[in-house]
Amino acid sequence: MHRSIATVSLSGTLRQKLEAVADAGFDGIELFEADFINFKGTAAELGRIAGDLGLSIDLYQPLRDFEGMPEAQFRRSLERAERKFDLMQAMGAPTMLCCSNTSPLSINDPSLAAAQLHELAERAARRNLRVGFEALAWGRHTWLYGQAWEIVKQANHPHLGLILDSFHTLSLKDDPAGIAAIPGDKIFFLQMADAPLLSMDVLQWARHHRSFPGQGDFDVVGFFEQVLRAGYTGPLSLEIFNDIFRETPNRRTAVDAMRSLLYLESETRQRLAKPAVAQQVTLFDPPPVPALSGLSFIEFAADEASAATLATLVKQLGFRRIGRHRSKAVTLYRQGEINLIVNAQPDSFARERFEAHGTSVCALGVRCGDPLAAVGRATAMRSQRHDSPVGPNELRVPAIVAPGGNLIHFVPEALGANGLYEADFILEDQGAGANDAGLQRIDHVALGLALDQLDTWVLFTRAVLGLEPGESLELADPFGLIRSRGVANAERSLRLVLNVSLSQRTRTARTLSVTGGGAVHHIALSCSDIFETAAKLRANGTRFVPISDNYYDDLATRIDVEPALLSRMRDAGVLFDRSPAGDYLHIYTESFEGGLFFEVAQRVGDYDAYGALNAPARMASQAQD
Ligand SMILES: O=C(O)c1ccc(O)c(O)c1
Ligand SMILES: [Mg+2]
Repeated sequence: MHRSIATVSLSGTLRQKLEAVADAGFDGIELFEADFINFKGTAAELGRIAGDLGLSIDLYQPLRDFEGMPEAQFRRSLERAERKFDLMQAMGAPTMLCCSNTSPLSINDPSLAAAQLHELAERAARRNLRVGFEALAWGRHTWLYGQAWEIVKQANHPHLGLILDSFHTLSLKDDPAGIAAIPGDKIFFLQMADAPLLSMDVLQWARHHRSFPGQGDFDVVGFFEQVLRAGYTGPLSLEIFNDIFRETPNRRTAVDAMRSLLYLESETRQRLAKPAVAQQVTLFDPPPVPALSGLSFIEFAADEASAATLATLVKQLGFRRIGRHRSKAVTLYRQGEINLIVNAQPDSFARERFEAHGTSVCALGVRCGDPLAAVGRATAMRSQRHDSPVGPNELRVPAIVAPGGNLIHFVPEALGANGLYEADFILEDQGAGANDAGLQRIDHVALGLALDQLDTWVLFTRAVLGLEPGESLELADPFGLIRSRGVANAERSLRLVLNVSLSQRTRTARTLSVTGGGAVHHIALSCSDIFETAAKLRANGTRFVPISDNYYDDLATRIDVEPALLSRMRDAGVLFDRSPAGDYLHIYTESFEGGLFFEVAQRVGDYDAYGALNAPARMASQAQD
């Protein structure tokens, strides 16, 4: 497909935007008029700059408040359109977007709208240009694609067609199924946008909260499917009005944008394969999402001093040192199936991360049936592969760079529990240590993200790792709000929690300002009896965040917990959540350097969330310390 993006979707000057989207592999742009009006240069110069970058200018937009106007306004608008046609010819843009009228002067008469659009198309035809008519969700008399299509049909001019924008259709919950019946060659342009489900004024929603396909809640795949069923073969473009993207570095936005189109194409391709549709366009076909089965290891970046602090901490958490690396200052700790690696090797990737972010998680190891296929999927979806230097007799497990710069290693399932570690480490006694507290697996890893990293992570985890996002929740810290969203694979063996602070003053925000964002904020480890495990951890010297008595009084009023269980939880400081599927019991350790802390969790039944509603109890307690 010819992949395009509206200039309004990115930050920067027009030239910077063009360079970023060209480098991300786009074929063309939609030129948003304001970007041109403020551009220092002529239309012809802009056309040359775009051409030199390998970009076509696919659309000039928008012409507003045009159709269905009283004669005097209509004549003036035609003149305005002629001046814009001059520009389009000079820059080489073939199509103009005319969006449905929002003016109180406009007349509710589809025949008048059709006649005036016919005249506009006739003017465009004289210059061999085309006009596309788009229904804005807040248009005064035309707000549905079906209404716009009736007008285009009635106007009946070869240089007038329809422009579709998924936002307008999906935000109004209009059914896109009717699109398939529109002749594909009468659809002149396709704009795709996703968005989170919000209940707010549709214009505000459209102008501030759109996101790339795969970042929001709309069925963008179902929409694109209908457009392809219509036989559309034109550009696939992104038109994203988003306040955060307006300030996010545009190189990152451009890569996210490209990833979102590749994801949209590949998902839609699969949808079309079911009742097979003769494909008139080539849709991106990456390797399938990898089958992932949980986290094998978490690697910390440290120096000598913080490696010693970490050693004490993880021993208190019941871990035993079971190996030293064959050639590097790297130590392996284990408990149950959990491997923690502390990497204090100078001149290494880990040391670079330590220098930049302090003691922090620098890599995750994900178990995977076919690591090379997983890396193939990731690079197809525009993630970078990372190859670290390997010493003699060491294994190289393929890795990719996650947003923010940490690594994700794909650990071959076939290596079993010890294969990877036997190759790289001199293993010592592997039995459970005397301080073993019954921690079994890595339940989830929670990341603290800067506000502009959340959408990037949602798309990365979906498109690259095949994870599904859960509910988006807002949680109160004493100093501001946190937005939290879990992402997990279908089997729920791999879970991440994405947290962003909506305020500058929360604990998460302060951690971010130390670590630069995108850092692991806590690590949740699972056990089968939280009371036994917590008692053991306390005996080992682990300190937990204390929970107010008021929490338990309230809990008893909210949930019908057995009194004996309630009093055990109160005594142990264990938090509780119940869903119809099961229960979640959890407790948080005090944090150490850089703000990182651990959570101990016990899932009962098929509980599928993260106890997020208890996070305010933790955050308030941490604040009162
Ligand atoms: O918000 C707007 O004005 C606007 C303009 C052009 C579009 O294509 C659109 O979807 C919205
Ligand atoms: Mg649009």
